[in-house]
Amino acid sequence: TIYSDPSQLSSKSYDYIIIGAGTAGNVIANRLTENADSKVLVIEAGDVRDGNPYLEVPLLATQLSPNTSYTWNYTTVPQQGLNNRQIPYPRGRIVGGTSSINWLFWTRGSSNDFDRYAQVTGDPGWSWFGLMPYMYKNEKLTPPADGHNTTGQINPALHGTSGPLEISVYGYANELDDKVVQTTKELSDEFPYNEDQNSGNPLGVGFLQASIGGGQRSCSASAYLEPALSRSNLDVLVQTTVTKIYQTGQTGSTPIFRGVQFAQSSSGPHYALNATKEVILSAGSINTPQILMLSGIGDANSLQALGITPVLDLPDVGRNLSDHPLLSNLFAVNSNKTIDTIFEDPAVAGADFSQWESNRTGLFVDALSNNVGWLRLPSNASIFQEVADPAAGPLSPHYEMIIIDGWASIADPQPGYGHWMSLVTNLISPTSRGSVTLASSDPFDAPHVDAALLNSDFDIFTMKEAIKAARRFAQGSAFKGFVTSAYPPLANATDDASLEQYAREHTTTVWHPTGTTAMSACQAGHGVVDPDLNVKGTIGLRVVDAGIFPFIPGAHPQAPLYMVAERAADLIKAGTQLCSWYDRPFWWFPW
Ligand SMILES: Cc1cc2nc3c(=O)[nH]c(=O)nc-3n(C[C@H](O)[C@H](O)[C@H](O)COP(=O)(O)OP(=O)(O)OC[C@H]3O[C@@H](n4cnc5c(N)ncnc54)[C@H](O)[C@@H]3O)c2cc1C
Repeated sequence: TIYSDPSQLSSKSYDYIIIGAGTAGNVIANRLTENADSKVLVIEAGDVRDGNPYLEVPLLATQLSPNTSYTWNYTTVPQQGLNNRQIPYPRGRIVGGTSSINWLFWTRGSSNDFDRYAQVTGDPGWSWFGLMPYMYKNEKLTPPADGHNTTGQINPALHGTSGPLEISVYGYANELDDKVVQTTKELSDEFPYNEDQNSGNPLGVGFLQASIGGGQRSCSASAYLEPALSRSNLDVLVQTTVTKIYQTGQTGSTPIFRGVQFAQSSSGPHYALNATKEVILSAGSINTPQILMLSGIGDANSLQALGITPVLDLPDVGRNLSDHPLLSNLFAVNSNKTIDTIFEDPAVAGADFSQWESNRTGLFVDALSNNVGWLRLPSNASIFQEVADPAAGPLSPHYEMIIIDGWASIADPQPGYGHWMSLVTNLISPTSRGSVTLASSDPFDAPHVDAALLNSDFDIFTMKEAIKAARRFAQGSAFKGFVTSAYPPLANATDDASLEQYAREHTTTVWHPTGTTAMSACQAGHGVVDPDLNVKGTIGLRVVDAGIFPFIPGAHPQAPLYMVAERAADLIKAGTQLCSWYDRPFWWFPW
């Protein structure tokens, strides 16, 4: 049942309280309520999905943020690496969380990414092999909206067919598809074709998979939460903000945190409920550390300075934020078929939208792009003389190139004329680390977000190399006569200094903050959660959201997060406490 008034909740006693009906939170809510004996409450600051078609139409995803009623409208602190520009930093604030407003890219990352998680946590369950059952459990591979033959564009054997989350390849062919494939043949050393980038080896150029089924968005609301709402053991409280977690007891010297405080406004009544089993924080990589710090869990000195009484000194809360900087490289093209048509001509947009409404076909059925490349610097790149390779391994990319049949830029508005191709380069293995910190002790104040975009030598070096690679790609013979010129800021970036200036002036982000509540090994002196995702040094409190990745996945993070959440649900159901073994005295006995 959905409630929007805390005083109306059907029960005062829940086994589990989940904070945030977002991407990960809804997976946990669905899986825990499969057991009819588990009573679950989900508390969500945003509202239910209101039927606005923008929430369903894949191509319109870019219109859902920033600065809409569906998002937390944050802005970064001035970004040193971007000439001190401040960048909009939206997160989903709606049932489904960021999965309800994101751009639908479905990319798992490389097996090396996950094997590194297993290595740093000491838990083989986080390896590629360990998570494989959950990849299948989560996915439902569906035919594309136009029903075309997908042979050679995706390998069905690598995908689930009966999970909740629908995925597919493009459902509307565009003029770039053939040119891209031709370029992978012509420039195969640098841009080899990859039939399925979700095999564990994403490297090369291939057809994008997206969280789309039947021509519309599939998200954690449609796939996981809404289908479970008929269960009598699931309550969802919307329009309600969790303001803090509080201690409800202790076992030995370990505090138990099963209390949750919440309110609908800073001046309105505050409510409190205790979970009988666990509280699960799934408020996302910005708000989960915010809630922990508001609760006195974080760096004790910083909390004290804000007048918050420290309850548990856990300095890494909010630190280690990793994100993927994004740069749109724009080229004028000789075409009248790009998606620019719909943004320039309302009549065309109207006709395409009607087609989508009537039978879920046409231009509106796809995410922005049909083709994506995941690429590495050459192993003899000069930067490796100064910096160890930050990628998780030889299968993990350093940068991504998203190929778009039209103008797609966050930094530069569409000029209102012409037809364009965007080669969007994203830095995938950044070494910069940012943070989330509290602005004040008021839970309704936005936290400070430092995304640390292009803040290191490696990051700027790699972004410059990615731009050069995009230029080489656009010079493939398939684009002769099609690409007419580069947009001036790119065209004018001719030497190293002007390339750097161009990157710093035009880079923004693809909004993949991770790592702010990082997972680490049981006995590690750093990190925020243990390999079972319990907040270190507590009982009754876990985190399941994008904050737990100790290193940013070499991918758009939703697919990795769904796998993590599916496994986390099993850990919670089983009550697994791997680290408690370390606390047993005999573990240390030198036998
Ligand atoms: C514009 C944009 C486009 C993106 N595109 C892609 C993409 O194409 N592919 C991809 O893989 N990734 C994409 N991402 C990233 C990806 O969607 C996120 O990493 C992922 O969805 C995060 O999931 P989460 O569970 O950590 O948090 P969320 O899904 O954000 O869930 C957190 C939930 O908690 C709620 N909440 C927060 N604070 C409180 C509180 N105090 N009380 C109650 N509720 C609270 C929020 O309202 C939200 O519903 C995109 C992100 C953005 C912003």
